[in-house]
Amino acid sequence: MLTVHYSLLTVLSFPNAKLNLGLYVTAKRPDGYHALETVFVPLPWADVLEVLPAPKGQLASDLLLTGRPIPGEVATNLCLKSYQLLKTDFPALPAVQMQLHKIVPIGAGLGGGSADAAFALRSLNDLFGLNLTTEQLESYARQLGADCAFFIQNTPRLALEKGDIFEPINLNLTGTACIVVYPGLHISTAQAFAGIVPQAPAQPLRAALAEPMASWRTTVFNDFEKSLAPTYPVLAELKQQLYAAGAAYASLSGSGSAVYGLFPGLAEAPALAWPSEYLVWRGML
Ligand SMILES: C[C@@](CO)(OP(=O)(O)O)[C@H](O)COP(=O)(O)OP(=O)(O)OC[C@H]1O[C@@H](n2ccc(N)nc2=O)[C@H](O)[C@@H]1O
Ligand SMILES: Nc1ncnc2c1ncn2[C@@H]1O[C@H](COP(=O)(O)OP(=O)(O)O)[C@@H](O)[C@H]1O
Repeated sequence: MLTVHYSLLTVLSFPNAKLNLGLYVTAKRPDGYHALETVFVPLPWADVLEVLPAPKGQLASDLLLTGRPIPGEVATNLCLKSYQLLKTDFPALPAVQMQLHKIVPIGAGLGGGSADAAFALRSLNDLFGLNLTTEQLESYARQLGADCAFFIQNTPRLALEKGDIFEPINLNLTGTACIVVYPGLHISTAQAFAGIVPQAPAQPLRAALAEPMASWRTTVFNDFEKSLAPTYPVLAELKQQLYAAGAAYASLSGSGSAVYGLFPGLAEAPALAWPSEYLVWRGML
């Protein structure tokens, strides 16, 4: 009979970022949040997360952080918040040792923190055989951040309400060459919302995305672009540079400040020169 020593079990995962294809802030909700209409698409720019049971005798869960520095106390990190959330419903959950190697830029509109939280939930579910369903995992994820639930299924989806209610969408960008440029501006999501007057889009996002990508430039918008433009002119400049390099579509992701360009039909995205302080991802979706 095969026996595996408990403490040798570990779950290694690669929490990936996301892009927003179109982002409309359609209404202010009674709970203070905003209703959105957006499509989330997984972006293979990823962190590395390891979750394993804590060594014998260690009663409190711990998180070791390496890579890009994450602002805030370790205790407030979304990976540990995921653990605490499950612990309230599963008091017998053993303490864990986590290690997060942070690669995805923080506060970039790429959802990196939410991805870590969702992958931590999934890892804990696998490690301890909690048998939580996808719906249950999404419900936990919703409590950790508005876009966190997307990363449970992690497939392209139309997101509504707070960005946590999903509808399927027939959109396959797999194999599309892409560049993501983060100019190093940390834009607070809450602050970005403050500059927006909610309204419904001229054309529903689903209908606009059903047309060829060449048309998206004039039909698919991110509402944050207009409101952030006066303060951050670099965002429009980046978009312009991506179009000049041949992108079929370019946009701000989320509430910024990462800007991306899509180059369908190319075997690889063009290698462009960027200021050395920018963080750039270039690859295939
Ligand atoms: C708005 C989006 C669009 O993709 O921005 P990015 O984070 O990607 O830039 C996301 O859904 C954000 O998701 P997430 O970053 O998890 O949001 P949360 O931590 O829950 O909320 C941060 C703050 O943003 C505002 N907020 C967020 C989502 C929403 N639908 N309405 C809001 O008004 C609230 O002020 C909230 O306090
Ligand atoms: N594991 C984590 N990775 C990144 N940010 C985290 C993490 N845990 C908590 N945070 C906090 O979340 C905020 C940024 O979240 P992030 O998802 O990177 O940005 P955005 O919402 O713009 O996509 C920061 O204030 C950061 O301190």
